[in-house]
Amino acid sequence: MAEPAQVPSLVYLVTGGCGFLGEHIVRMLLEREPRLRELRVFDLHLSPWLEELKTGPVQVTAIQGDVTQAHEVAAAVAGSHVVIHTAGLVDVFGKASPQTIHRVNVQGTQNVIEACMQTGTQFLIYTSSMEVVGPNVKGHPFYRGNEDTPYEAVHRHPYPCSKALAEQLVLEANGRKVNGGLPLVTCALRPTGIYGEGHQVMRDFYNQGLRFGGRLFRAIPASVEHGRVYVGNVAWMHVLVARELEQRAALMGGQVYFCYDKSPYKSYEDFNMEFLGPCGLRLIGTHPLLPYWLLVLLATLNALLQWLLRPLVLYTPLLNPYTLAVANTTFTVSTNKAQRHFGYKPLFSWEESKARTIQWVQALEGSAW
Ligand SMILES: NC(=O)c1ccc[n+]([C@@H]2O[C@H](COP(=O)([O-])OP(=O)(O)OC[C@H]3O[C@@H](n4cnc5c(N)ncnc54)[C@H](O)[C@@H]3O)[C@@H](O)[C@H]2O)c1
Ligand SMILES: CC(C)[C@@H](O)CC[C@@H](C)[C@H]1CC[C@H]2[C@@H]3[C@H](O)C=C4C[C@@H](O)CC[C@]4(C)[C@H]3CC[C@]12C
Repeated sequence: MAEPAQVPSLVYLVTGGCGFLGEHIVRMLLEREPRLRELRVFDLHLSPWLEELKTGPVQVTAIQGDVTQAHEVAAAVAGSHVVIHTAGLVDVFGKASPQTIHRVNVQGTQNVIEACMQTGTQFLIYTSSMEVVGPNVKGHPFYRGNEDTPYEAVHRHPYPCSKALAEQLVLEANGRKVNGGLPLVTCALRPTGIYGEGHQVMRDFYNQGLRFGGRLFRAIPASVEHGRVYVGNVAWMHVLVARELEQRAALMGGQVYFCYDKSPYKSYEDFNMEFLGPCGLRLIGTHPLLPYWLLVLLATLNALLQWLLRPLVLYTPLLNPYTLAVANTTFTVSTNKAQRHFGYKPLFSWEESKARTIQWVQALEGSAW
């Protein structure tokens, strides 16, 4: 990658750039990467807001494409200095088949790696996930762990399996020669549960609460801690890694980094109420209203219904055996590896992250505000 030049000279590619996280990465790059000459936004579904970004000094190139199509990926990668690969199927609700999840998340990632090798792009940042680690199928808690904490990562669900395989492909590709003979430098970022403006699951919870007269019903004990991270800080970490990866290739190449900030450790439901409460919703119950065995039964019935209805309609409720197990297992990280390796500090405080998310919920259609 060219030396930091006075004149903007770099070309970045963001796959999945129209998604929840991708949009924040795209906007953060335009705001905070002065070396950018061109920003390519590659996505299966291009968003209308891209048009408003084309009026700035950086050339924003919207590319409608599919990461499962190697030739489309290669065309988008060719000539780029950095690829941020965040495209993926984030599906734990049974919307896509296991085969499709694998094709997009694993084969799609392989296509990105091969495109970098073929076209000579040296720097690849992959958006991985906490789920590469856990929670595992045995429900073992991961309490304030870090990148080196021993943990038995055992997965059966297609989504975490696909993220683990894709991350492994990316890390193993580090150091391979790209076209032109220089080494490929890769690293993987592992966000925990991301929240913030544009988070679809948060929107689903809000709408569910509105349907029940402003009430949500506690299903998970408050003692089950979940690590969450604000989308703006995840985007910032991607921008920083992309900036530092060349200078610190020996240290950062082939590494994984959890994405973290000062968001408090709370149960998934209590954490959501930090935003939904100020927007008029109430979480009913200081303890789960139903016994766990009944929740397991309901989740299993949901899975059975999904299977039975699939020929007719896609039934994808929030509660299924996998989401219940994940929600009910403590998973929190406590690390400073990103700060030690490339000087990361959260760009947004907890207070700012909370205020921005509340403002977004309040602006949602049908908001109680
Ligand atoms: N949301 C979270 O809590 C979270 C946490 C950890 C990691 N992640 C990871 O972050 C990344 C982005 O997640 P998100 O929450 O923004 O999801 P998202 O669904 O909002 O964004 C994914 C984007 O990828 C695009 N995409 C999907 N299939 C594609 C294909 N075949 N070709 C090209 N583009 C395709 C989608 O159109 C979408 O714009 C994913 O890799 C996900 O695994 C998300
Ligand atoms: C219906 C109740 C049991 C309710 O509490 C279920 C919540 C459930 C939908 C979420 C609980 C934990 C979430 C996951 C977690 O935040 C991390 C994830 C990793 C990321 O890569 C993708 C999203 C997710 C799997 C996230 C999905 C929603 C939950 C399962």
